[in-house]
Amino acid sequence: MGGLRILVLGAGGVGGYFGGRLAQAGVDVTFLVRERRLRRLNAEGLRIRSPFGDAAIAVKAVAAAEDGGRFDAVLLACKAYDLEDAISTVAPAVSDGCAVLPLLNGVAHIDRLNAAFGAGRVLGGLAKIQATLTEDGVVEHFNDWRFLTFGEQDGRMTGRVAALEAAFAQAPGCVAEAVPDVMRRLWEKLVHVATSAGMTCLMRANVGEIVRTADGAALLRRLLEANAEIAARLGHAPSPAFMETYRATFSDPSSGYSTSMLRDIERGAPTEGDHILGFMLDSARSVGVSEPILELACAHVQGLRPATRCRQAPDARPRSVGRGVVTRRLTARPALPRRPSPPDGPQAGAVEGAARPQPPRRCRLRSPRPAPGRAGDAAPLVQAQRSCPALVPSAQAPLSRGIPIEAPPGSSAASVSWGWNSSTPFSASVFWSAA
Ligand SMILES: NC(=O)C1=CN([C@@H]2O[C@H](COP(=O)(O)OP(=O)(O)OC[C@H]3O[C@@H](n4cnc5c(N)ncnc54)[C@H](OP(=O)(O)O)[C@@H]3O)[C@@H](O)[C@H]2O)C=CC1
Ligand SMILES: CC(C)(CO)C(=O)C(=O)O
Repeated sequence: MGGLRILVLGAGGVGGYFGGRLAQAGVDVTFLVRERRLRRLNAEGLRIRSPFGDAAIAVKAVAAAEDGGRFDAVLLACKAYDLEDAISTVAPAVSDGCAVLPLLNGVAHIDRLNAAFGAGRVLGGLAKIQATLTEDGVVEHFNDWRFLTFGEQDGRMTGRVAALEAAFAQAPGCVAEAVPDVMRRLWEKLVHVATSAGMTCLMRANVGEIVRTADGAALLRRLLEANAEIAARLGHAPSPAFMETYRATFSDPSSGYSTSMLRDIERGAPTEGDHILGFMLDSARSVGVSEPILELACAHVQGLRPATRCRQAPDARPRSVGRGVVTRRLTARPALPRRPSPPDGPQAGAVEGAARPQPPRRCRLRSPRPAPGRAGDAAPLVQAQRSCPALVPSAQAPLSRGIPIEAPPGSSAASVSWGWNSSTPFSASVFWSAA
């Protein structure tokens, strides 16, 4: 499999980052994307902002698999609710000898892909990274996680997984490993994500913020242990090393770790709630585990749907999809404003919350007009995402003053969140709701 030709479906957070890094290293990569992304990739190239180096890469991109020729591997980097569409979109490229490597969170999609392409073609894979596609088309990488793990479902160390590992070894800002136990790793990742996504979405806060509440660390720990127990009863017990790592991760008061599911909720996008939390809850019930935090997290994320049914998916009914894969694309209702800003906040139109001892994890935004948001408010959401390079934290210049951010005409601020790491500036995502 030397000189691999790789097709990457989706140039969002995960596909854009890992596919882009491969292309940057000179590997023959083609992105299979929808029209809007195609226009942007053709016009501007693929742009990555990352602690491991920013990049603007001229990439090959197509809107139909037929336009790309033959491939040795197809990387699937879509959300679970797009899986059915993704399967039909890549199908023409999945010829004999072509491996399909899904990088989705969760495990339910593996059975669906086996049914679509034959188990012999489908690898297991997972990405550990925090990355997102910004409104201006940049793949923004937030922290030092840059890990890919993949392997054959039956554990054999084949030539094709070795070839993929060798391709990624050339890519900057990636650590990729072929493993003989990828199905256990997928379950470990599910335990990890069902815990972090469940709690961050319930609390609308990152891990450090949760841990700093009176009972937050205990609640995180309880959900982690319950998810691990569910996996174990289904024959996929996480390793002791995994549990030790994540007990520490979920008790770190200084952690800025957030999840893509929370980012999706905050920007009013569809979530993978069914695929991660719904699947975990159904699994819990099938093995007699009862965990109220999991039930609440699942109900909470499902509860975000009703407004969408009117707007986008008239036939969608809120329900858990069992062990299946989510096939409906639901759009969550517009993000609600966060907790009210404190009365002694900074001037209107400025980011606040920065006066905390650093590193600040969350800021709040005051606008000239207060947000009108209330439960059920179906006003369309206008998103604005900005990079705030001025907000580099340092011991000499703690973030004690807000920076002005102008509200788009006719809108008011709903919320703002940002990412931080030791070597890159803050990136603030500002969410506006129409006034
Ligand atoms: N983001 C992260 O940090 C992490 C995410 N994950 C997992 O990785 C998976 C992908 O997540 P993420 O990268 O964040 O998602 P994104 O939404 O950022 O990217 C997915 C991309 O797939 C594209 N897409 C979907 N269906 C098709 C299709 N049929 N044809 C062409 N393009 C398509 C979407 O295009 P369009 O924009 O046109 O809809 C979108 O740009 C998820 O399962 C997630 O849970 C795992 C680890 C970390
Ligand atoms: C939990 C995390 C950040 C780990 O990569 C992730 O997969 C996600 O946010 O979707």
